[in-house]
Amino acid sequence: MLRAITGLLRLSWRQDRRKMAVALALMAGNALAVPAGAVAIRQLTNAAVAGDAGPAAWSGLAVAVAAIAALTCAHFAHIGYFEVSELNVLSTDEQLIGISNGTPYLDHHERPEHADRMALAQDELQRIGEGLQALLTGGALAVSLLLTTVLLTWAHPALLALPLLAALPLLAGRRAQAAADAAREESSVDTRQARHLFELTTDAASAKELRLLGLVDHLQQRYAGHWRRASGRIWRGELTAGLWRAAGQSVFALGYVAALVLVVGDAVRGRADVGDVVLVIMVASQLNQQVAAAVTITQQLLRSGRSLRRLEEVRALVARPPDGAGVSPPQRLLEGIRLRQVTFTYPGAAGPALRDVDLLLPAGRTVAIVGENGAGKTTLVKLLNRFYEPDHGTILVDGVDLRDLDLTAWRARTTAAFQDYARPELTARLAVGIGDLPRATDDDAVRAGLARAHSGVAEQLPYGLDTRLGRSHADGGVEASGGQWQQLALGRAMMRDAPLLMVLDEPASALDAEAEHRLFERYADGAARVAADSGGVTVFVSHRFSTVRTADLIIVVGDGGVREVGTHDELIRLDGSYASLYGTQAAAYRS
Ligand SMILES: Nc1ncnc2c1ncn2[C@@H]1O[C@H](COP(=O)(O)OP(=O)(O)OP(=O)(O)O)[C@@H](O)[C@H]1O
Repeated sequence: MLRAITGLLRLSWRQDRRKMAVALALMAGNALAVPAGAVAIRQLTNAAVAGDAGPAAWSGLAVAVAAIAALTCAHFAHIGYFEVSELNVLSTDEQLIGISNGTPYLDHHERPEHADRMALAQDELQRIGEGLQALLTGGALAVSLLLTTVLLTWAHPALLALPLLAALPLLAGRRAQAAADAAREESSVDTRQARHLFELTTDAASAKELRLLGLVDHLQQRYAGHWRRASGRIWRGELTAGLWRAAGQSVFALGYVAALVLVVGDAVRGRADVGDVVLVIMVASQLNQQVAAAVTITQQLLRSGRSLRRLEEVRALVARPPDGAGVSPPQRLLEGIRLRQVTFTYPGAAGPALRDVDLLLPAGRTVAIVGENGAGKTTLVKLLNRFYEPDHGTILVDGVDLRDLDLTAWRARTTAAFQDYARPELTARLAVGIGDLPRATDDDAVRAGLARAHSGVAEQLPYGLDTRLGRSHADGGVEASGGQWQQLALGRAMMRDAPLLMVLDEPASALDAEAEHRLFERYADGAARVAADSGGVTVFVSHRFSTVRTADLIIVVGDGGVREVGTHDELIRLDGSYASLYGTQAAAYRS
């Protein structure tokens, strides 16, 4: 709790000190106004009972001032801290983006339990905005509670017990929150599955397949099943939480009744006046409301504190690369990229995805990687891009260990188009241009990138490079087709001049076979020119053998290892798995 308070205060203070100081002062005014109003009402009652018009009028005025202060201070404070709250959301969102992208690795996205934590952090950080309001209202409440305690003790010393009883609903509230949180954590797997099924069944990309395969009812049932299980667990957690809260409030309610009996008894025996009875009725009932508000506010504060902790959890699980030697990548590749005894296991996986891989990707060559689904092709290119580190073995770039290369400099000399390419909803110009950020708005560079990708997409789009892509634009953008998005991704990959490594991981899966073939033929010419300048290696993954056969070197991956390496002609002569896969596909085209 203390960490939540200090964390939030530090965060908010950093955003805007002046607004925070004003909000704190106004909330202090609000905190004083409430008990001051109760004292003024006591005076007013006694003056009215005694028939003293003058003091009664002054007390009445004091009551009015206190009531106005109680209402307006909180209102104006809200205007002050509202903007700070919004800035808090912005700042924590920015921190999460920074954390998520502050690692060169991918396992916080791909490892299910880490992905869960990321999703929880994303969800919960949305609520950080309520934290500051809870903190300031809670602070004002604490001051009010203290003054209320003083007033009650002054009316009758035994009434000191009443605020102490107020601690019980707070303790019960903590137990309640713990029960609700545990239920939410337990249901996170079902919630994740349900969310995925919801996206799948409402996503435009899957709509066609779902209809054709008649999957909608089946998926809906699965969705409902996961949702029922998740909400059942959450409901049971909320029920336990509700019982804890009710128990805490009931104990306090009994104390409240006892306090009234005590002070009314004193008044009957002449030991207290009417004003005291009115004062106790007022402040004790305020205490009741204050305790109820304190319970809610404590929960909000705990939630906000937990959101901040989530940020730290995510920060802790995002892996940092060990400090490398920071060697600059070579200007020009002479030998190429060599994998020596490389073994790699995905975090949490039962066995290695690649085992003892020995390979040379020669400088200036195009290398095709083929193999069945799940053979390890994408894993290989992820290792080349250093999205993961091998468990054993080394990857050498012209003899220098990839781990010793300056990662930013290495990334600046690589480029890639992946099968799950990004779809940035920008203008077509920027969607391509960000492949080389300094030239992102340079139309000549963008058109050259698209030309290298053999793409006429700019001519197909209604406003050419100015076309706004996707649906997130105010004036309604243009939804590009799957193939168009892929061509834009390819154009983006072709923006960088003289890369040392270009990875094309099934970059043409949405193109027809003819278009893919033309793309690679044309690309091969360009690659040869680039290779002459930089000695860059082009690695492409494809299931289309008409494309694969054009590569200078073909690597057949299977069972987590390299099965065959050679040119098309060599591998056909070898008559191994490549020849058999090639033969099957060629026969399918002939038939
Ligand atoms: N993030 C991951 N976590 C755990 N295992 C993974 C992960 N990604 C891939 N794998 C596993 O590693 C193996 C190799 O996967 P990879 O994606 O490299 O195959 P691929 O040859 O590219 O397949 P495809 O042709 O289907 O794209 C598979 O068994 C796959 O299930």
